Amino acid sequence: MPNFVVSRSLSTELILRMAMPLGAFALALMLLMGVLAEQRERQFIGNSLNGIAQRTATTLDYQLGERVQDVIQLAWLATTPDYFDSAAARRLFDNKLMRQPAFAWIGFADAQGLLLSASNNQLTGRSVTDWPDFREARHGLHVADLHAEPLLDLHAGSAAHGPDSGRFLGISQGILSEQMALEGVLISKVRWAWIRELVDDLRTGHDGQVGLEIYLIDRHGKVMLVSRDPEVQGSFTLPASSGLLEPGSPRVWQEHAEADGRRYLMTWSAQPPDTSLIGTLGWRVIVRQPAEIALGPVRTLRLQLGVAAGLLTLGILLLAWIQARRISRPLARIAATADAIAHGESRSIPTGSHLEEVDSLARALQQMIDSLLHSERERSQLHHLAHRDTLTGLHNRRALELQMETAAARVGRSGEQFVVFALDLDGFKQVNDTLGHAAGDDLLREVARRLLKAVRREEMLARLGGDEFVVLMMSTPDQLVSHANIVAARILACFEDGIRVDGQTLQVGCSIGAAAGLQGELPETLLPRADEALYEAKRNGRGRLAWWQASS
Ligand SMILES: Nc1nc2c(ncn2[C@@H]2O[C@H](COP(=O)(O)OP(=O)(O)OP(=O)(O)O)[C@@H](O)[C@H]2O)c(=O)[nH]1
Repeated sequence: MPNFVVSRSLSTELILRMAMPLGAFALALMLLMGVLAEQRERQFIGNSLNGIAQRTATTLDYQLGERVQDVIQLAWLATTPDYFDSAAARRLFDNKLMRQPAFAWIGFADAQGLLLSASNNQLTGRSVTDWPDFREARHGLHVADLHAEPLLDLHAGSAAHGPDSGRFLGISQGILSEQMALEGVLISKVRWAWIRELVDDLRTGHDGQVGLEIYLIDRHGKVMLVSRDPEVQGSFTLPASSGLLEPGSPRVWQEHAEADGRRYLMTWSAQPPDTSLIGTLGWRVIVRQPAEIALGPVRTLRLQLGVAAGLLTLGILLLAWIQARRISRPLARIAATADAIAHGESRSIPTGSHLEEVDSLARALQQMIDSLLHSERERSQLHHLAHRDTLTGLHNRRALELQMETAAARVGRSGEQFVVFALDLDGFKQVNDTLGHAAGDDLLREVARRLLKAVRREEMLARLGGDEFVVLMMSTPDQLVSHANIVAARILACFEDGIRVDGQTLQVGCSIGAAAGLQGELPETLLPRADEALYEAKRNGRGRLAWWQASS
């Protein structure tokens, strides 16, 4: 049966040696690529969140700037000091409120702080000297940060009743005469709800940005406005030591854990320049998104890389297995063929593996087998020559001696006994003398053939030389003589009808001397006794069997 153990272990060895380092290298590479890709992906996500913060800040700055321009343009309309103390001014303010929903109220106060005219006639005739909008704007433009103004009973839509009700920004512009004397102050109140709408629009305008939250922070780090999905829960605290609001902070985003355990990706707008409006106000915009949502693409990337790494490893294993099989298979075939040859089959070691070393091995093995077979044939021929009689092909004297030794050992174990026949032809010399040596040889060969038929397979027939033959046989003590007599009778019968040589039938006989051994007697001691009995058979008339007698 072919033995594939070597090739199997070779396959495993090859797979281990090829796949392991390659697999480890590929995995390390994938890991490195994964880390780099993840870093880039995080950077991309953080930057895109930061873009939202930047856009929010820029938009707020732009929109507030526009409202400032509105107020300045209104102030420029005051061609005469009396202009704002007129129905025309009131219509102008009402009209502005209608066209620009950012404004909740617009009014004009004279240099003493008395409101001469106002949109919807609200608060007309009241003094606003205690309003910062009035006080701070006496020398030019003033923007008042978020503040409450309970005096204003507004009807600016539903937002006015919400959390932003009564909360405003103030934009006011002092109006000076040519002599730089204060003639009055144009005051406007911008609805905080309008700011919220702007921020909400910016937040919801980003497709796919689920869970986005935008925070507006004032110059003191206080949260002024929270824009997020009403269903979203979660606390918000400004990161204390992040340098979040520090000017020139190099970081624009970070992962941040809230006290409630929720993790967020948080980013903030760059510090606005003091020349900008929200820079003057010191506003900052913070945008955050739950980390599990924001970093979703990172998780997907990790999963994809994991699957890719798995597939790559499998691919490497498969390739290694194919290569290992390609190398080990021809070796297994060589081993199987060598095994078959060892069990006697006539086969050739297979070549053609396309692997130079394996084919060299196959050729070398074939040469070795050829050489061994050649030596074996020679040895066998030599053995044949040494143990066979060249004329008849029967065992020779040397083979008989060896057989006797082997038989002696066997008899010792089985309890059998020997009989040795010494055979000598009668009248052979005359054949030689009359017909020649070659005819004598022919006769000897024919005699040998007949004797072989007369003895059984387990009985050994040998030619000692000339016309002398020996038969060695074994049997149990009680059957020894009777068996020997039967064999002797068959031998003598071979000569009864004469032997045909050279077209002539020759009358040649055979005399047999037989010696039977006792228990433990070796056959070599029996051969001289058989010779003695042969002599007796010749003396008593030839063509017969004579048993050795102790007294003979
Ligand atoms: N043709 C041939 N003759 C051989 C060979 N070896 C021996 N002889 C001859 O065989 C003869 C044997 O002699 P014997 O046994 O005395 O002859 P025989 O006529 O059988 O005499 P008895 O045994 O007394 O009957 C001799 O003449 C040998 O020369 C051989 O290989 N071939």
